[in-house]
Amino acid sequence: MHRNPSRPLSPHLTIWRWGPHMLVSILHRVTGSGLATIGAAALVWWLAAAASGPEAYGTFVSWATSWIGIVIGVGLSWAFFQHTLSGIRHLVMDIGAGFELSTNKFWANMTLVGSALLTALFWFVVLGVK
Ligand code: HEM
Repeated sequence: MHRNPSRPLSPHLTIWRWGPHMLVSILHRVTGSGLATIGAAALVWWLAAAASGPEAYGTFVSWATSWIGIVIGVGLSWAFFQHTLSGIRHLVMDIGAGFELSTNKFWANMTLVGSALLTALFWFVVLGVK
């Protein structure tokens, strides 16, 4: 491909100093894709099992309550909260707010803290921990 050598090159990824905003940006894509694939598959399985009768639903429940089902469930719930919080951050930035470096890093970190807290709260409620 022809390249005009007088034009500046975009800095390579490794040039940028790593920060929470980069992690949250990557996580937004990863969690969005995870919800749209694994999350959608789990939802379809749940609905199909519920529509197919007690035996199929029992199979689903035994998988969902096994350790692997719980690990996937915790992962999906965390992905949902992380994606939602970073999605709200995206929408705020889309109106032109929150670009100042320290503000930007602060809210990136807050999405990570918030998603961990919301996931823990969600599972405390689901498991009925008192
Ligand atoms: C289970 C529900 C959801 C699924 C499956 C989902 C999935 C996705 C996917 C696949 C993307 C594209 C990611 C990429 O390629 O960069 C995306 C982007 C986005 N999502 Fe979600 N999402 C969900 C819920 C939400 C919620 C609740 C919000 C909250 C406000 C949100 C806000 C956004 C925004 C703002 C973008 C665009 C980000 C950008 O400008 O690059 N999403 N979502």
